Amino acid sequence: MTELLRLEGLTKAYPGVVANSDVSFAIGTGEVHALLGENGAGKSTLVKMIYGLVKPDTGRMVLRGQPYAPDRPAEARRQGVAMVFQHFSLFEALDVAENVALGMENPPPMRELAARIRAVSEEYGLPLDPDRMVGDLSAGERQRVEIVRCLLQDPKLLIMDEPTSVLTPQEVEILFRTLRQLSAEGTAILYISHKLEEIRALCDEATILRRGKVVATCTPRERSAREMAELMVGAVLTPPAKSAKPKGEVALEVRDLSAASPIPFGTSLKQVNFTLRKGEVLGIAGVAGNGQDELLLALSGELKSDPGMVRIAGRDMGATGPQARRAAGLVSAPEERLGHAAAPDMSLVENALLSGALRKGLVRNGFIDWAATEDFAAGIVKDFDVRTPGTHVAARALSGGNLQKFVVGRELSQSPEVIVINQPTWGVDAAAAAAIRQAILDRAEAGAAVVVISQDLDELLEIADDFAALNEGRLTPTRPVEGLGIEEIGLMMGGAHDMEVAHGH
Ligand SMILES: Nc1ncnc2c1ncn2[C@@H]1O[C@H](COP(=O)(O)OP(=O)(O)OP(=O)(O)O)[C@@H](O)[C@H]1O
Repeated sequence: MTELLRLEGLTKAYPGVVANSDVSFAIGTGEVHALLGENGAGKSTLVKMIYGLVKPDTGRMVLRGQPYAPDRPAEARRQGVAMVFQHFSLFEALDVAENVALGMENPPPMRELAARIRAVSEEYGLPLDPDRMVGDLSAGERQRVEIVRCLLQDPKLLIMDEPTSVLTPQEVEILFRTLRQLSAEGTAILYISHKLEEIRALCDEATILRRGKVVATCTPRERSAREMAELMVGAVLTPPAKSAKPKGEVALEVRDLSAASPIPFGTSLKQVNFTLRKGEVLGIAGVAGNGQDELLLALSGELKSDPGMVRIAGRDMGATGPQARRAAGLVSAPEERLGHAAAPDMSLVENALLSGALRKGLVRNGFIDWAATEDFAAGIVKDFDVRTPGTHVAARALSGGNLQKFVVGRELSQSPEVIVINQPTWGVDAAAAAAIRQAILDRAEAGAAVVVISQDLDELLEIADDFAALNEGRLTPTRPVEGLGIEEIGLMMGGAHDMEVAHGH
């Protein structure tokens, strides 16, 4: 394989942390190369240097035999390097073609662009209609908009940052076929993911980072997921253990919960029913955008419902707001960590105060007890292994996975009676994900009732006692996880989005 890109001794330091230290490796033409590492290992920083968003302190890059030092993404794109981000930068009120045009330097006339989008989406098996509003698209379809935008520039290297975290299993299949096709045509792919089984299925080579340094390289097909996880963390992992304790009295009762979505292009909840006992974990699956965010808001009290719809420990809390529900023992962690779960510009201490004030008694007689708040924040950082230079850094300076550990840890550390959590291990590495799942199970063991909303089916099957699926705002009846087959799960989730597979016709 001829070499496409070579990195030589790339180093990038931030105050208090060396994000990349002397990183060297090469990517061949058409190679699918995985970049692996724990949260905060430096993966995002590295790809940002390749994409011209971050300038290395030292080191150099060579692209097709020539020195390569992009000073901005437009320059990287000009030289054939494209990137699909974890968070999409799309405008919901514009259609697909208009969104694609916005990302192009010299967009052709709309009619021609629409035709090119159709051609590329057909050629690469990515079903996408250029005339549809982005606001009406599923997460998977939005991702296709970004990918098609990249493909229109005919990239030689395509960087993908955790592309499958928003996808259904069927959408992952579609994406992988596209990536394999691109690779066969000579486009190299640099692929960041925490999902090791996917990496084994897709990638030719892997480079593993730990605390900013390359610690290993391997051929993923020749390694087990467990071996790769252990290379990442440098330790042996233990899977979470579920207890078989009998469940207690009813802790959360949801009756005919209906509520209009407060989110533009959101999904309203329609007559959701379930009952949850102390110590029980209910796993809620579903394709993204089927009411998951709304359910979390309606349970946390941020989205008001009617009296009688939500009972916590037998008390009707249906019409109460978040503070009253928190006082009654319900804590929640939404999916979106920056902005919703955490205020980006505030420090970890301040963010700890925002959610912990009430249940941890951090405000007394109208005064904030800063010493106690600091202890609370420091305790979360320690117990949940949050990698950060300190508790006074702003939330936005943490890597995605470390902020996730902080947000989840903050909620679980408030002696909750009821926990509602959306995508608890989103963007979190294998070791930390196992630790978070274990922490959830420990709280259940201590008597908390837990609602886990997740798109990760393996996660739900691992920790939940009962299972239900959201489908256009409706919840299926709950079923015990034990004895539940994958086909049944598919049927429960089914019908939400018509996943047409465009390949092979
Ligand atoms: N703009 C920044 N300012 C300060 N520190 C930063 C900045 N960007 C990254 N860091 C730090 O650099 C280190 C590497 O972060 P990076 O985001 O590259 O990790 P990552 O491997 O992508 O993690 P994750 O899997 O959690 O997304 C972390 O310790 C992070 O806190």
